[in-house]
Amino acid sequence: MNLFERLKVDAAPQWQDYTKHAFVEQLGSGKLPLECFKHYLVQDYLFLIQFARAYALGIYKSPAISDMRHSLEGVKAILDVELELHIEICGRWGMRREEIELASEDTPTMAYTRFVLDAGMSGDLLDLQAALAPCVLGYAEIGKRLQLAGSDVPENPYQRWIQEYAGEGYQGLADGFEAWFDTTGEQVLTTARYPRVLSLFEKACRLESDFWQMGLNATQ
Ligand SMILES: Cc1ncc(C[n+]2csc(CCO)c2C)c(N)n1
Repeated sequence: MNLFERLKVDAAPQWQDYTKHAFVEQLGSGKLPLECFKHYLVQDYLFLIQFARAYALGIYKSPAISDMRHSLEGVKAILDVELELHIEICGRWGMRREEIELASEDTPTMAYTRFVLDAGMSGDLLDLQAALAPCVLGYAEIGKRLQLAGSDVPENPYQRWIQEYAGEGYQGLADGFEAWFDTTGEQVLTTARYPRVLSLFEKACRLESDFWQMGLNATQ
């Protein structure tokens, strides 16, 4: 079992709540109300801006050049791919870039992003990776699962989103992160330290669930 697999077993309830959240299930069946998705997407755009900073902090916290390159890949994936995907999807529903950038962060967006940045600032690279792992690896798992289940959902309006995370490009990035996380663990993880790493991972899963819930709450 690698470090990610071990954390998933030890944080099983939080992992399940996050990856099988009602928002995710409705996204997969195509039944998610559009206003929920739109709200999520705008907040996710703001979230990603902070996440690019967290990956940039990963460069700063990297002990080796190879670690720096992994963090750099994360920064690039966000700035060149993910943010543009959001603009493209928002554009289909008539929302413009300026409008999205002017939106203000909801509390769950602030809570999650500042938690990750703080984990990285107050800790080392492994702490930062533990706080980032649910985000990077959870979306890969969700994308793959929804894609497989989606063959029986014709014309899902959220297919573009699912396809992005199920696609080879993103799956490859996630595999790279998982291996990198494991390597850092081999270098610095001790038995005494494990509970703190697990706690960071669990908290990030909870904050991911809160993020989905913020999307669902947009109908009320
Ligand atoms: C709330 C939330 N959690 C996770 C992701 C997924 N994600 C975050 S950064 C990144 C790119 C490089 O790792 C990806 C795929 C998201 N978009 N929004």
